[in-house]
Amino acid sequence: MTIVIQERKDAARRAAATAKAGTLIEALPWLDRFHGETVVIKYGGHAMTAEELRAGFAQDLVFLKHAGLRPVVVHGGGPQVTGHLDRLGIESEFTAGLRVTTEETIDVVRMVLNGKVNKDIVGLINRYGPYAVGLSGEDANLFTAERKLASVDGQFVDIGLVGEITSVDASMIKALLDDGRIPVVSSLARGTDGPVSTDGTGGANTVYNVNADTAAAALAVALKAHKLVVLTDVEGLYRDWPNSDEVISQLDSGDLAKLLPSLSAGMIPKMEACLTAVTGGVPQAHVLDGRLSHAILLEIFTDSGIGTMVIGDTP
Ligand SMILES: Nc1ncnc2c1ncn2[C@@H]1O[C@H](COP(=O)(O)OP(=O)(O)O)[C@@H](O)[C@H]1O
Ligand SMILES: CC(=O)N[C@@H](CCC(=O)OP(=O)(O)O)C(=O)O
Repeated sequence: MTIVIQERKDAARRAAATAKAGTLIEALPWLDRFHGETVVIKYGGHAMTAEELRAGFAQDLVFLKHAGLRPVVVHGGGPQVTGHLDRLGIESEFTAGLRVTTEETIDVVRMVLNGKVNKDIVGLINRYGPYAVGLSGEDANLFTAERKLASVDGQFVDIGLVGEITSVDASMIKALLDDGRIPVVSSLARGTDGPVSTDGTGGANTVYNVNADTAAAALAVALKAHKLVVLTDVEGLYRDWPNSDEVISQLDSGDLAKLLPSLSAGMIPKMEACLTAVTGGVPQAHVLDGRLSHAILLEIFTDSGIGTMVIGDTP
């Protein structure tokens, strides 16, 4: 037999150990509450930068899976697409927070999101267990879209191959979840329009670039998820951005609908996504700071939560 001897713990170390147990106990009602529930997590390009945070994100997802939740990732990668376009000497242009997408741009968007960002996230999660399966929103007709026009000062503006999701076939995602996998989905969609070859043997439909916040909301509604969690690079929705850093911690869909016209840039699709989710039956939508280590666990398993939470209309 081997006898293992440990030094006697001092009071501070005993207190730290008790605090750790306290954190686990605080999670207990939430573990019970969310067991079996689907959570759709939007992982934004700006939240993907620091390696340590990326590892924390992957650990959080595997933790959720082991805790009995059904996590699904929908990822962006806008900054990564912009970086690649820059290297190719192609300028990026955004209208109302959406990338103006030409025939040339869509190829780069597909290459970067499906080929690089998706596989990087899959690899990251699978360091902690063989769970992540990467998909394009084009696969198995997950997202079908039509051309979206951007609204600028009450006018509709053509922004190219940007898609508005018209239907979601989530059967493959459900099958993967039932099999204990973590689906990782890019925000591309197949159109029902586009060229079909004259001999009837082939021809692909148009592929659309969909904002990843929008795609995540559509999937959360289709899966009847319990939560949509949007990870980004700010603490939440600032009341008076960029003049103040006062974060709105909770608002209902009515308040949000009134606020939407005053929002700018990247926050527009994010808050529209939260509104789509809660009006579509998802009980809670959150915008969280992906720069905060283990932000997902802190939101789901602690009493106070973090970031901005949007709920359905309150009387
Ligand atoms: N009211 C607001 N509150 C917080 N951020 C805002 C607000 N309005 C605009 N923003 C901007 O939106 C950005 C987040 O959107 P985006 O850059 O598209 O992020 P992501 O890549 O995570 O999708 C923030 O970094 C901030 O610059
Ligand atoms: C139409 C549109 O704007 N599509 C986005 C898709 C990626 C995305 O949404 O990435 P983030 O979540 O990191 O911003 C784009 O091309 O940048």
